[in-house]
Amino acid sequence: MAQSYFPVSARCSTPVAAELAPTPMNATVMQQAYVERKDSLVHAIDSTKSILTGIRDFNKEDWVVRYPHFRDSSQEQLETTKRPGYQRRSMSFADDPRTETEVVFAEPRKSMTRSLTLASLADVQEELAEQDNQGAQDNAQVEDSARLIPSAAGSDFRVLRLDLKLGPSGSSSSPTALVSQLEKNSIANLIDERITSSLSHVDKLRARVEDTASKVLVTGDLNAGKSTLVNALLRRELMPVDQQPCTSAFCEVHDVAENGGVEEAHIVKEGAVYDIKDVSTFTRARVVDLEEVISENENAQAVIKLYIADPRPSAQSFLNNGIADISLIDAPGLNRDSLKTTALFARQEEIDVIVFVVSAENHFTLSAKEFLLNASSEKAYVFVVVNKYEQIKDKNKCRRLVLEQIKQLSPRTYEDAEDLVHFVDSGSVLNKDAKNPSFETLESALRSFVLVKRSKSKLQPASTYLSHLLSDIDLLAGSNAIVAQSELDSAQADLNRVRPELEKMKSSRDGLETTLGSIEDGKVYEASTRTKSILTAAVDRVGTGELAVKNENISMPTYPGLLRIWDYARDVRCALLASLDSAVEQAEDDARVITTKGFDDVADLAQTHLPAGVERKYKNFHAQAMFTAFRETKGNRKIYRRPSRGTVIPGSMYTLGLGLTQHPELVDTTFFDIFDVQHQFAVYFGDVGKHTEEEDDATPSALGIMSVGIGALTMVGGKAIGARGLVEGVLRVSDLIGNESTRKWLGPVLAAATIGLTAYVVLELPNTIPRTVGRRVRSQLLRTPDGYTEDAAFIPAHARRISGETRKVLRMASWDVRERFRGAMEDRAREVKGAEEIERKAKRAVEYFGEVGRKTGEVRSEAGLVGAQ
Ligand SMILES: Nc1nc2c(ncn2[C@@H]2O[C@H](COP(=O)(O)OP(=O)(O)OP(=O)(O)O)[C@@H](O)[C@H]2O)c(=O)[nH]1
Repeated sequence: MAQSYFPVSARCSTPVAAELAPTPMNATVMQQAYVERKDSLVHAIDSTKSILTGIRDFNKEDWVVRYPHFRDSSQEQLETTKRPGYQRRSMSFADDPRTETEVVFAEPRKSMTRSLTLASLADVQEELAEQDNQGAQDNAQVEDSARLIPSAAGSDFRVLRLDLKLGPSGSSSSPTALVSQLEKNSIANLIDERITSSLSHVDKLRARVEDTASKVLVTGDLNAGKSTLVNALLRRELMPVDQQPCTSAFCEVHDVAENGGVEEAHIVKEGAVYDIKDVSTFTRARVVDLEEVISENENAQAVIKLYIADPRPSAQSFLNNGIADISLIDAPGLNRDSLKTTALFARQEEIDVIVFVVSAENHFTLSAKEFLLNASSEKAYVFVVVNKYEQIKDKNKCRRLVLEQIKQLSPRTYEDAEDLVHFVDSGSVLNKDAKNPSFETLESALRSFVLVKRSKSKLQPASTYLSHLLSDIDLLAGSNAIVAQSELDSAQADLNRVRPELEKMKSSRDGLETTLGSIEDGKVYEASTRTKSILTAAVDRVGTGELAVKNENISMPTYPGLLRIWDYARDVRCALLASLDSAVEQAEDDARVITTKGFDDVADLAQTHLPAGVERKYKNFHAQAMFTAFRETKGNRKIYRRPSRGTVIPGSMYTLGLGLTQHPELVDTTFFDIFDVQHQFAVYFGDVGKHTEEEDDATPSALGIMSVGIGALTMVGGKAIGARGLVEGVLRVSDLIGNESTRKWLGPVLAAATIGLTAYVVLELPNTIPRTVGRRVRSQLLRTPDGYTEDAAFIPAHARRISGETRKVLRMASWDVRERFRGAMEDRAREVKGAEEIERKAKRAVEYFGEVGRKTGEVRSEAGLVGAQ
């Protein structure tokens, strides 16, 4: 037998038992129970609504709610879950179907949520649970039997299920396949929509639960005796009864109390929505004129509301039962015209009970069968009244045949036929003298059915829906709590990793700055000092007529003889200048080594200060690229070229960027390269005047002029002159001096001295020219060019240039490290900020979803929803 909705008192078939039908006492108890149940359900509905609204807001503002998908775990994993009432499933999320987590479900028991635990945690809990006493396990098993949702469906959504089909072509129903293209936010939007529609359904359920009215639709074949049955139930000749079909309207009979105690008929205007307070929606008529009204509306299938007084006590009265506002609806007999309308009417949510009247003489017509089949699928149970039973001779046969037909048309009704199928003679009920026990049984059963069914039809859909909804909320909250916890753990792990890195970087930032600065300054100073030292030594060597540095490509020219002495002086000058260029190159090479060391120091510093994962070295440092201006690429190789060998001296006369040997002013040989007369006099005759290096190149004095004369004797442009010319020259000089007598002796003496000196000087020339040239070159290089400061001279200018290049390289390397450091620090700061934000949100979500789980447990417990079906 199917689950019964009949109280024990109503499950009777004898007149004696019928007296146990709801008495005023148990009617009150029933009403009280109903009201309590209704109130707790309304409270549960309100609480669920608030939870659901909260989730929707949380989804919008705080946390993108994830939608889980569950599938069966592997057999091996299933075997590891031993406890009854627990299911092991694989959980993934719609936006990330590939990541699966093993979880264990615990079905909801009294005041419990449908908990969802990570399998790893559940295993630990399981071990602990095994240590629990046997009594607790027994209780759990008892409660398992009252499981709200069958295990098989326990891990699926019922109300909040998302339809994730991709469209007509994407016909696959595998969530993994379907949702892989969906993003977290679009799924969150779908969840939002689902929650919104669920909220509006909850509102409807609430209104229905709050509605105390209950409608009983009496329908059946034409002329089956429907109106007769309604009259019998009301104990009053209200509905017109005729042997020919007469009811064409839907007559709803209500208790007179609903119309302020006035018996009245309200004919609902066509197309209007009836409102008892709005007279424009209906036309009034007298109840005694009902027959007339019905025949006037014969073809219109009107709806007529009838407010009728039933003076019987509430224990007997159907309308005035003291429990609910029941209305009886006498529908037109089923024929082809009315079938659709009646079926539509029957489907309305407010129709709680269908009483189907069938004539014992005719059984079920085709229309009746069609209607009953449809109605059964909607309402499951139908109350069947087989009328005119007293007319049948072979009552057993009739009963058997009718029940067989009911079995086909409404199996649930057939299963409960004892309570739901009644064979009666409604026609004789109004005859006060005749006893009619079968009708009294019917009446008692119908009262119980309507009142109990009312509780079921009104409250159960709401409580079932609510149970499913709470279960889905548990599922959603449980799975999201797991995700939130995992995000929280990962955010905290990130913070534990990144925060110390950031703190370390903050505290070492100043140190890095200082050290970078001191590396730069130190190496620049070293390069400058080294350059000065190399070039000072080089210039000094050149000053003594030697090559500045040893270089296999540079050598002093050999003396070519007196006739080519001019060329010799020029070649010596070029060799010395080239050796100086070489010394400059040496200083540059040393600066390269110093810079490379500085670069490595900077790189080491980066290694110490930069966190893991940040690229350390500034590109590739090519030391050979220093002091070059041109660069070309051969294949993968970069080739650096000097603009010319040697010197770039900003702010001096050598600013052309050419080597010393390329400067005409330096290379040009002058007379004084060969005969540095002042110097010779200083050496051979003592200090003739105050001789300074600066004067080496100064305008010749009178003595100098004499020297010019002497020099002119020996050479000009490499051409030797004859002895006669020499003597003439001496005489010409002597003409300038003194008187006749003096001339007499001075002439020969001067001539002899000049010849001797000239011979000496000429013989010494191969040795003196390099010294003279070197000294003059040295003097030129040490001199500060006119209009420039001291550091524009050869040595300080090179020191500045070379150390400047070192600074440039190291500054770029330092800048790069600083930038990387700054970038890495910003990244870490951003990472910390992001992780803190995730941590904050995840923490809030863990708390929130935990709270949701707690609240659903409370709602379930308070509304007694466990075990609701
Ligand atoms: N003998 C007998 N006649 C009945 C019984 N019930 C109804 N009748 C008669 O059957 C005829 C039709 O009854 P109604 O109550 O008008 O039937 P209905 O189903 O309302 O008819 P429509 O609304 O026109 O479809 C009337 O003549 C009734 O007197 C019954 O139990 N026994």
